[in-house]
Amino acid sequence: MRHGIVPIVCVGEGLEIRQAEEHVLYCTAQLDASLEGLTAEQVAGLVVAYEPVWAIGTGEVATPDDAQEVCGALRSRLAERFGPETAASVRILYGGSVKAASTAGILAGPDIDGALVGGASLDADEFAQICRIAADGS
Ligand SMILES: O=C(CO)COP(=O)(O)O
Repeated sequence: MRHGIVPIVCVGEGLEIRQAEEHVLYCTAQLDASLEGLTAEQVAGLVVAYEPVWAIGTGEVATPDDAQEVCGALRSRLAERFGPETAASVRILYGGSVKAASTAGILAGPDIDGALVGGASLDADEFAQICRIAADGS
């Protein structure tokens, strides 16, 4: 951070934790631990990504509701710790098997500012479509 690099703080639960319905607490605890020692000013410029481990590279994308549930909880936690203005300025992304077909639904979440795209970015047409959907919904 001292050198102006913007880190992407990735949090996300494994399948067993989701099945035990502990994913929200697990992810907010990961966020807490990651931001230890940072000031609100430093946090304001961060990018946080919710990347459930079970969705990365598996073809299994979180539902829009599941993605929003965790991203909303992450933003609320940021607000508790650093204040609402800081929380509002943090970009929160969802990552995990995002494709053009799932982009609009995921990005509809009020606390989801963007997508962290892995495999789909290797297909230029697919990636261009994701970008268009993110930019103007088309
Ligand atoms: O982890 C990711 C990007 O860092 C997501 O990858 P996929 O989109 O291939 O699941």
